[in-house]
Amino acid sequence: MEEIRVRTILARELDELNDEQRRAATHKGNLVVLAGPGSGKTRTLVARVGCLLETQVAQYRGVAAITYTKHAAREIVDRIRRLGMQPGTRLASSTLHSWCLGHILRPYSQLVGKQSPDSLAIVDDKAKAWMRVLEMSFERAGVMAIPKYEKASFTKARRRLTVGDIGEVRDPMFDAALAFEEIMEERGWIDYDMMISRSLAILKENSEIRSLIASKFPHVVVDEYQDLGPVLHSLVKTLSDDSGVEITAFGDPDQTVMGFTGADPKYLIELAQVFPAIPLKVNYRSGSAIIAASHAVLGEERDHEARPD
Ligand SMILES: Nc1ncnc2c1ncn2[C@@H]1O[C@H](COP(=O)(O)OP(=O)(O)OP(=O)(O)O)[C@@H](O)[C@H]1O
Repeated sequence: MEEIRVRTILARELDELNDEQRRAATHKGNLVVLAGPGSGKTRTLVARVGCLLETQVAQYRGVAAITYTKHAAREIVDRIRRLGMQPGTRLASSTLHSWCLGHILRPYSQLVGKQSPDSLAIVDDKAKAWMRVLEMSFERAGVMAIPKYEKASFTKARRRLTVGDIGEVRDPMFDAALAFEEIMEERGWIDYDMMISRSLAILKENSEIRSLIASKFPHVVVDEYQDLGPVLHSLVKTLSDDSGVEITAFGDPDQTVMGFTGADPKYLIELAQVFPAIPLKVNYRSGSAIIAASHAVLGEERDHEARPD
């Protein structure tokens, strides 16, 4: 393997990784890391972010690490510090909403003639006001269903509409989604899904903004890719195909927990077909009996290996 020069603590960490983890951490360019539970995914992701910052991304440019939860975002920063690194603003570790808000919507909304999110009210989908808008949009679109029971199917349809995945028969939920956005706009409100869909629209429509984002963050690392759904996938493809941003996606196609809102392992699998993919096979949490049982549940063999006892 080509020798890479990194600071001592990171070099020691790389030495302790197994061969696949080390290959994933030091790989140059786009990459998919297929990592099951207990495979040292977070450890490998942090080592990769460290190597990117030290060896692949230029000094005044950064890495965006997009995670599923705020807790995971903080964990990455903590672990990077434990590797002796102080990346400051060169590492933007955050959830997808917060990355979109901080790096796309706040700096660029006004530039494209949209209201800045600071002047809009953020309405959480758990708020009564949000549910009221959903009820009004069902009425406006003539959807014959009880809104509070249809939140997941509404969200799924809304995300499909955002990426233009509308299929052959027009789903009435798409009309509800359009009505929903209209009402939110009339009231000067924004919710979390709108933060991402608006960011995607800004990136798709503005090559200069795309280039600016690409020069700040020439590498984007996404954790739990299988759970982040079609809009994230479209955002990643826009940055990668149209602006040359390099992508690392970590995920496990067997682990989608958010399918009811549009998450689908097919996006990760699609990426693994176009980018080099490295599976992390060793499971450090389970012995061979548990691995055999999980294969039985999945109904097919995977190449997971038990930890060396
Ligand atoms: N190369 C390795 N050698 C020994 N132990 C390891 C190695 N890689 C990871 N581990 C151990 O495996 C456990 C899981 O690691 P980590 O938290 O990074 O993984 P994870 O795959 O993100 O976990 P999960 O998804 O199950 O929460 C930790 O206890 C970690 O120390």
